Amino acid sequence: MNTNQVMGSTNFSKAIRIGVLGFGGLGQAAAKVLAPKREMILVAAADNKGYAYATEGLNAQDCIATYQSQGSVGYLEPFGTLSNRSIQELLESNQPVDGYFLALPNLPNDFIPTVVKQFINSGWRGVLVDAIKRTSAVEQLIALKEELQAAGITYMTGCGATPGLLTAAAAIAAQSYAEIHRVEITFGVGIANWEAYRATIREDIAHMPGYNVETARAMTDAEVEALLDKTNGVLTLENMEHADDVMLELAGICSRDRVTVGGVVDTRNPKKPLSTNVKVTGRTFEGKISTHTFTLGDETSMAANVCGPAFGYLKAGINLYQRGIHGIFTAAEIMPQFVK
Ligand SMILES: NC(=O)c1ccc[n+]([C@@H]2O[C@H](COP(=O)([O-])OP(=O)(O)OC[C@H]3O[C@@H](n4cnc5c(N)ncnc54)[C@H](O)[C@@H]3O)[C@@H](O)[C@H]2O)c1
Repeated sequence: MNTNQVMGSTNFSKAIRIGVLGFGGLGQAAAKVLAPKREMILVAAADNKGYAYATEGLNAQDCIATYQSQGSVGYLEPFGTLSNRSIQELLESNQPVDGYFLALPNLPNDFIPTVVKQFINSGWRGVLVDAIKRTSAVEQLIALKEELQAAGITYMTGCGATPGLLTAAAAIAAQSYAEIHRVEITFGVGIANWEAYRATIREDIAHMPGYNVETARAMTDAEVEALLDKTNGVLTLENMEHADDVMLELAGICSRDRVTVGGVVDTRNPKKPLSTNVKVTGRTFEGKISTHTFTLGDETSMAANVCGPAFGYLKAGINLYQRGIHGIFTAAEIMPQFVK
């Protein structure tokens, strides 16, 4: 694949080969998002019990059906392998993959940085993209910048919905202002049942008063259900530790204390409990104080708002990679590209 094929989005002679790590709610949605694309092809998928690889592409529906009926894509015939070190084995298999979407739980809070170190040590080169959420997790990844550069990996972090799409929207909205006073992100998520997005819900619980990443991770399914029973399935989250703050600070837009993130997650109704939006308030060069608001359509799901940007950023990352630019970039400093 040469640079022109990657940059001129119309004339790919070869699709970008994609691996999806983690095949839960977001991983399966990612496979469905990719299925109709021409510029990207799903060649690898991994979960905590196995992985599947097919050079010519995996069928998303087959992978999903296998995962849902047997608990792992490792059972997929004839492409699957069962393993409790699936990511490491996939890397050791040396199968060609151009970019990976890390749709993994970040439980504990250094899990994804640990996986990234496996990539660095493996000698694999290409593009990695995550939809990680916590400030402290993004900071751990940023600390790997030089190692990523030396390894020839282009890493795109915070590239889901928030952080991700909304952080990028805030970066664009900021352009009208001479000074940014406030960035307020409010998200509404509606899902039919919490089991479809176990890691997302556990990580959300970790933001509630009295909980942290470790206590939420240690909760049994019955304890999660008991908590959700008490709240009628609704989680209300305020002043979350969300990496939108460090990403906007690193992009030079405003200091992190001006960024707030909160939201409402309904785990028993796919209808969004409120419209997801980001409000960017600032002062223009004329001295006017104004607020831009970017609101997502209520019909777009969390999965659509995470997986679309993740692959758009992966495509932007491929562009950087092909130009020899490695290291780590955030959703606030690079804009995603549209994947056809
Ligand atoms: N940035 C955003 O806007 C945003 C929004 C939603 C979710 N997320 C993040 O996406 C991530 C995934 O969430 P989800 O709800 O889809 O998770 P999930 O619980 O539904 O699925 C997790 C998957 O990871 C696999 N897995 C776990 N440990 C593994 C290991 N060691 N090796 C290989 N696979 C492993 C599991 O088998 C499972 O398939 C979470 O970290 C969540 O915070 C981000």
